[in-house]
Amino acid sequence: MQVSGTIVALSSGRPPSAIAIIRASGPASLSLAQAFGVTALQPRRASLRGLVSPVDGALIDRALCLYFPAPLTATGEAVVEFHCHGGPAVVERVLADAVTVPGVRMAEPGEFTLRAVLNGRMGISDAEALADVIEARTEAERRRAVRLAEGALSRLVAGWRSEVIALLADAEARLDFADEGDVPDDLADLARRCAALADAVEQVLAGSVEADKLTDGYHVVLVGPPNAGKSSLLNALTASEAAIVTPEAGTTRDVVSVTIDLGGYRVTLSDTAGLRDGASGVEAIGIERTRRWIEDADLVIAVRSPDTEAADVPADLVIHHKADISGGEGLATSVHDPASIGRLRDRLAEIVAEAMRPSEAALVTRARQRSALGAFAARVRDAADEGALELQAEALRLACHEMARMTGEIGIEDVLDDVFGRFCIGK
Ligand SMILES: Nc1nc2c(ncn2[C@@H]2O[C@H](COP(=O)(O)OP(=O)(O)OP(=O)(O)O)[C@@H](O)[C@H]2O)c(=O)[nH]1
Ligand SMILES: [K+]
Ligand SMILES: [Mg+2]
Repeated sequence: MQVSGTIVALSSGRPPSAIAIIRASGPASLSLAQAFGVTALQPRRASLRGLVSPVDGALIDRALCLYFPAPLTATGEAVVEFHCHGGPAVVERVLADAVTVPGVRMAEPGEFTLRAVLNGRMGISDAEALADVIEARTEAERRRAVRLAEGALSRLVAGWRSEVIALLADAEARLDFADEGDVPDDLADLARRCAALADAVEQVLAGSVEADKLTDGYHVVLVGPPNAGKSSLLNALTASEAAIVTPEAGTTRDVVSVTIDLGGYRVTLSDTAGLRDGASGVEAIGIERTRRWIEDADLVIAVRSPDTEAADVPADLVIHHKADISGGEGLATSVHDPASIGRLRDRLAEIVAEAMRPSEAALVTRARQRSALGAFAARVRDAADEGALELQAEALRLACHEMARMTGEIGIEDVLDDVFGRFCIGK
């Protein structure tokens, strides 16, 4: 992506909508506004103005117009916003006319955010977190994305970054100015601080092993003998007609999955082929497949019913289904009793919330971050374990290199700033 010129795009949702926000960013933003007859905008003040076409002079719409001068804006560049009426014709006309203004073109996807990152208004992790906020499908994903977008990870990483720079500066100073009297020479202290830093990073990484679980979702599998009512239960729980129900045993031959939002979490419920001995052909293949799904499931629910033999399968939860025929103890359900289905759904929601909480708390959610921080922690751990100062310094240099993958380049100035900030070398 070539990041130059002034870009313009529709920044709000797809029209028609009540209001459409058309946003421009770049040096020509103010002249873009002027081209639409919008002049004398006060910085950060909304003004209601007519938008006049720069192409044929027609009045396109009346819009709330805002101007944000560089550099303290979302992108770090001059930004102009038109809040117009959200009809498709208005939006299309404004955008089509805007790109006729010299130096203005349509934005590429993500280009506003890319500019924010390049202009130091946002870190890469923040940009990723922002993408997550926009893409969040469930309430739990949204909560985590917002927390990350608020900088929960960035703040930690910023702290680790300054600490590793301080450690490297320390090590370099000891190497370069070994005979100066005012440089402390406690090697064990350096190793202790390296170990503490490695511990801190490793701890956060350990808490993030489950991070993908939230997006992947929680997997529940319904198993039981043929005709126990597994398919009926799947349909009732998901308020769908996903699975075929008949009085004939062995109706379900393959796995049928439905994904729902349960208490703000993504949950996939799977109905499987009934388990019984002596099955052959397609049914046997279906049963083999059921056994594999059981192994991968987060929760296995055994469905029992008064008119079928209980299947011999290890389950996390047993349900006594068809309670209208004969009431069972424990979790009893019946498709003829909606309240019983509601109770099962509530119980599931509790189990899922409990299991998913750690993944919601995870701070490191991207493979890129995990690999960079993992390599960083390993280098810092090397530095802690090295006996010789030269090797400690080298390990810390490599750690800085890994950190740069998270935060952008660490230059010699960063290290020198730290050296000169804390020692009175060069007196
Ligand atoms: N009385 C009563 N019958 C039910 C209930 N749930 C399901 N059934 C009936 O039980 C029979 C089997 O239901 P299914 O949902 O197809 O059972 P299944 O476990 O999926 O069966 P297979 O796919 O063949 O293994 C059907 O005739 C359903 O109408 C219930 O709560 N009460
Ligand atoms: K059946
Ligand atoms: Mg079935």
